[in-house]
Amino acid sequence: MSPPVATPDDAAAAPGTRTGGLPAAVRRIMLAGSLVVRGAPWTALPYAVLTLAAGALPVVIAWLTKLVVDGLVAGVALGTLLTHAAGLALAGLLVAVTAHVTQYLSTEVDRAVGLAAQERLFTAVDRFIGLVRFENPHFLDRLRLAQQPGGMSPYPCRAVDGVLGIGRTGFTIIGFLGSLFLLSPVMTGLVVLAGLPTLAAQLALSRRRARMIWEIGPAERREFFYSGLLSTVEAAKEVRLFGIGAFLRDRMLANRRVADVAKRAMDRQQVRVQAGLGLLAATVSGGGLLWAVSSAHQGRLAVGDIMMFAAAVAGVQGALTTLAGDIARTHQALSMFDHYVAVTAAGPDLPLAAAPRKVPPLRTGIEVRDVWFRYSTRHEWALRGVDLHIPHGQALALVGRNGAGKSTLVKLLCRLYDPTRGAILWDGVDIREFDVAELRVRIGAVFQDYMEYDMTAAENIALGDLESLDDRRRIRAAAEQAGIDDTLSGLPHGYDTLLSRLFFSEDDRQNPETGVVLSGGQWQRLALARAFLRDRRDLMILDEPSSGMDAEAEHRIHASLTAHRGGQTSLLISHRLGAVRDADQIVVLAGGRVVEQGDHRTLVAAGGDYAHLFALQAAGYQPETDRSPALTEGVR
Ligand SMILES: Nc1ncnc2c1ncn2[C@@H]1O[C@H](COP(=O)(O)OP(=O)(O)OP(=O)(O)O)[C@@H](O)[C@H]1O
Repeated sequence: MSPPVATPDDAAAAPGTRTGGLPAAVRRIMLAGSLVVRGAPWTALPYAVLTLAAGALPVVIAWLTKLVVDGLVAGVALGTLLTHAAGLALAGLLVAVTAHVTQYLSTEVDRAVGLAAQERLFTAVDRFIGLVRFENPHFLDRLRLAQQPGGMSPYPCRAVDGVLGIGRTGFTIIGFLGSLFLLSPVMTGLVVLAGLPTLAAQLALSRRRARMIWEIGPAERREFFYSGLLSTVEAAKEVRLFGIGAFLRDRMLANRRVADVAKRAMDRQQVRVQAGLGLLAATVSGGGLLWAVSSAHQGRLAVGDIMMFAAAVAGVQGALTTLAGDIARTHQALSMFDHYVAVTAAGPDLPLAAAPRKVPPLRTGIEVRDVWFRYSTRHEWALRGVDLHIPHGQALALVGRNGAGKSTLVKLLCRLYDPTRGAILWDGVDIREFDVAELRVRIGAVFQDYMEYDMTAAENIALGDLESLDDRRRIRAAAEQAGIDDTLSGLPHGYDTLLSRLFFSEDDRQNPETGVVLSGGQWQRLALARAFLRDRRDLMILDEPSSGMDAEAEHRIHASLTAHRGGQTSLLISHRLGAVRDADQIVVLAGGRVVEQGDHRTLVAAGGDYAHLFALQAAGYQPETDRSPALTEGVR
């Protein structure tokens, strides 16, 4: 029916473990090149041309210097001397100018490509329809590495830069080697031989560094997690109350140390290798110089030849080191680019129907048929053969103890996961056959862990249906239904008031009336308003919609829900059983199974789990003397 679904670990191979060799590297370079050209069509080409041309300049300068020196020694005409000197000055000017222009062009290319690369990356992330990938630590590591670190050149640019660097340095090497060959073929061979270990060693180092960066990923993720706890307002209360700041800081630093140890070992190995390579280069160039001076003394070389020789040996050695660095940089950039490619090219996380069916308005109801689900093979079953029918136009309530599987079932209904076994049918059609975006348009939901957006009050509601972003009437109607209209109208800038103080401009900083923080219950009503905005919804899911509200607000919300239900299909989850007693059907889940089902009266009469929990809660609202001893025992 559809392309194979990627497993959660599909994108988790460590860099350096990939096979494919040179052809794969060439393919990735082509991909990086095409991203760069598409991202910065007007600047990429001049940048590439200037970068490559800059490689020939050191050779031109060395030749012109030799010509000037030889001319002086041989006493050639002043006009010729001045022509060579002018050429030398011009070459010097070009070196200075191209350096600045390429620097500017490089930054321009980085900016344009960085923007395009981020857009591509997050468009790809948005294509994952489920939650599986976001719960996979390997994938999260990849995503973190695939993002452009602030202020750094984007990975496609770094890969292309590396290749251009190789080209530029290649020009320099060929020019100098050619010049050196004219003076001493033996010395040319020696310089090349001395350069090869440098190349090999730098490549090995770069491969190790890429692997090390991957291996310290989990430690860096944990460090980031602990630093987040120490610096976010959400955690600040508990951190202070429980006095766990130092504990969390120690854990953060311990993870930093783990990463530092790996980095230090890598740096030390690099220093050792590079010192050895430096010694080799110095020996070759020192020996060569002795040979050149003694040859000049015997009249076999001119003075200009010695200068050319010294420039060529130093130039080739320097360029070989640069080349090794360029190759290493390219290799490293390609390893990092792998993460980017893995995320942007990752297959669907849930199977997509090859020819998705239209989602019709709900007519008969939703059936959960023998649904089994576990979050992964390493987890226990969260749902164990759940059978449920939510008839069209009815309100079904789902109750049960913590961990019974209620929220899991909600996530399956929204197709954030697929059942491991069994199916969910919408008017008899498996929801996997629908276009998921279309299905979700037909569902309104308030999750237990709803979001609080640092945006204006109107935007916070309009996110429920972006078409209403400029439709204040609809936004207010949804807010009224959620009982939050008065509060929002009374804010300093009404519905245009920014919620939370996290995003404020300099002007706002001076104005204490902007950037309002709402209470928990008010945020929850805002989340409800967001769900109410979806007026095309056929199924309304409310997972603990009133848990943070005061008693009066909760009563009003449920009265409003009942009044607006008007034949709408809804699924309500609540631990406050008083809130669900009016539901047409109440389903009790326990251990991932349906254990009881019926309306309130039937379930109370049955005297099972529901009746027990209901009696416990009811006892809490009765005077001390009215409580039955059995119940108060149970409460204790
Ligand atoms: N993302 C997840 N990954 C792995 N296991 C999970 C995940 N979410 C929930 N679980 C597990 O699935 C089981 C059911 O959890 P679920 O959240 O559906 O329960 P619930 O009935 O909604 O509980 P509560 O009343 O506390 O909200 C629990 O054992 C829980 O630990």
